[in-house]
Amino acid sequence: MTDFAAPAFPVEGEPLEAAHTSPDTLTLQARRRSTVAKNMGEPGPSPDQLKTLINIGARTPDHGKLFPWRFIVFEGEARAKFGAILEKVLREAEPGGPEERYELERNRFLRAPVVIGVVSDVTENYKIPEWEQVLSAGAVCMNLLIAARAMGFAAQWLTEWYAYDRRVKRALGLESGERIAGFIYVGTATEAPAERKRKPPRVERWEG
Ligand SMILES: Cc1cc2nc3c(=O)[nH]c(=O)nc-3n(C[C@H](O)[C@H](O)[C@H](O)COP(=O)(O)O)c2cc1C
Repeated sequence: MTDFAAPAFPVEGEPLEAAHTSPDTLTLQARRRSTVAKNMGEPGPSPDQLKTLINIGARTPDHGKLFPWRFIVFEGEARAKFGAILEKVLREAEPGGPEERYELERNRFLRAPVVIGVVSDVTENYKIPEWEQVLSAGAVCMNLLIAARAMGFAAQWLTEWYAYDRRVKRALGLESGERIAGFIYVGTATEAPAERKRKPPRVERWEG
């Protein structure tokens, strides 16, 4: 998308509409699918688009105005640098190959032009339950998926093994109370997805 016009973000206190009728948004949500990272290529979001994506992610509801999340952007050469860390960690943890396995790690973040790490940053022992803070970080990820799609990009929410590896977390500068909520891969689909199996929603009516 070359003719990107960033939406107008409101300033604090600005009166806002309570609803925004957008059949297009409903269609987007009804038909949205993840595109697997291996089916992504260039282009990715421009600097303006990336800024808008993150600003939309940062407008996610959170209880207590804690903003219990932060973002780590991986693009360009930094993706390969991160891959080198993953490879090193894996070589140490599982020495002796096979080489293809290490190569996979080296190239992990090269699958998409941009990866946005969403870090859940929980304030422990505080009046806002930790559970709610974690949920908010998950909602940030979902907001990013939708916004990326609305900008014309394919996206996927992944954690994979490295979201949980303490050496990788240390290399990323995660502190105590911080966890990876997701790595949001964003790019252009090289292959369109098809609808997947879905179970009907489990719904009951509470009748007392
Ligand atoms: C928190 C979270 C972590 C995920 N991590 C992975 C992962 O590590 N590997 C994977 O193949 N899919 C992972 N997924 C699933 C995909 O992102 C995607 O949701 C799924 O493939 C189909 O989703 P769709 O309904 O958006 O198409 C994860 C999903 C969530 C919500």
